[in-house]
Amino acid sequence: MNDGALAIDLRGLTKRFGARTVVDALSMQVRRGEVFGFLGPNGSGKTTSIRMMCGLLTADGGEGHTLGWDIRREAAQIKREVGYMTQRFGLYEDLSIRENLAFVASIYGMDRTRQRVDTALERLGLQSRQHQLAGSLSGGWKQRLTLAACMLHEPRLLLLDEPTAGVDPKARRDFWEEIHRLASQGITVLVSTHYMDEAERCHRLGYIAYGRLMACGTPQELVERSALHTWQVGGEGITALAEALQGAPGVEMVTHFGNSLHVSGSDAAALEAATAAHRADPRQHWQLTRPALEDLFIHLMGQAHDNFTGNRAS
Ligand SMILES: Nc1ncnc2c1ncn2[C@@H]1O[C@H](COP(=O)(O)OP(=O)(O)OP(=O)(O)O)[C@@H](O)[C@H]1O
Repeated sequence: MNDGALAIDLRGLTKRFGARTVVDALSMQVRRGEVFGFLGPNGSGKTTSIRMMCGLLTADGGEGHTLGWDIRREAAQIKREVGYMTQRFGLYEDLSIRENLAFVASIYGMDRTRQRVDTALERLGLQSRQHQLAGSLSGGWKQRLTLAACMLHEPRLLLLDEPTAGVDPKARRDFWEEIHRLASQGITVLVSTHYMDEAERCHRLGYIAYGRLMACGTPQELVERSALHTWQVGGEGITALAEALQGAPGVEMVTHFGNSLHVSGSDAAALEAATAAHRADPRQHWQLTRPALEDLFIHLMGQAHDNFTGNRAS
């Protein structure tokens, strides 16, 4: 079972810590050359899954291939071809950008150090800052340096675990331009994120909750496939409206989006009934809209919670 078109192919992957199943029969495929977004609430098992994909952690059940290599038996080959960027910035603040990269290359015993460092500097637009101390860099440049360090061994797959957490919007945007540039050079990228604007930038997405894959597809497919009905409401008094609708039967979510409100539920008739009286209010305008990805993910998280507690009770 080793499809050459797939960079990552997981079948029923499971990981337990003590009595807790943290990754629960996860089956997920990432195609070569795509930018795949890996989403899910805190503690849903993203990092644990990523660590199994790159052979750092052994699965308790199921099977998986990364770049065609078996994740249980061929971890050494995987590590050679995968760049893994963890959530923590692990470079030396009192070394320059160039020195940091040269140091990483030397501790991993890489050949052609100078050439590798030059290529990484050039690839990530770091040449002009190569002599700057890492400690003096902004969060965005530090992330870029960390990515450069992950690229030194010229990986074919990048596993990026929340690479832009805490980075400002401009730097995040630049970082994503970089990700797409790398993808256009044939590098597959799996990236975990909590940011919805970043999810929109991915070719495909996987959403997990409680270790289970809840949805997988392009952002557009996920929205189209969703069973969620959403009203968008603008006008005066929407904060009071939000309070009035919160918890009403048929209303599963009420969310502010700037000056408008999204009111969503999976039962169209119940949602109609719950909102009918409010829709007659002349101060507001209501229209049916497509749910936003955020609406969808919060909805999926609620469903996963119901399954999870339901399973535990049985
Ligand atoms: N080595 C470990 N031993 C015990 N429990 C662990 C271990 N590693 C992770 N966990 C637990 O497994 C669960 C999943 O953690 P994981 O880090 O994979 O989630 P995540 O989706 O990456 O979360 P976040 O978005 O917060 O980074 C958490 O409850 C975590 O506390």
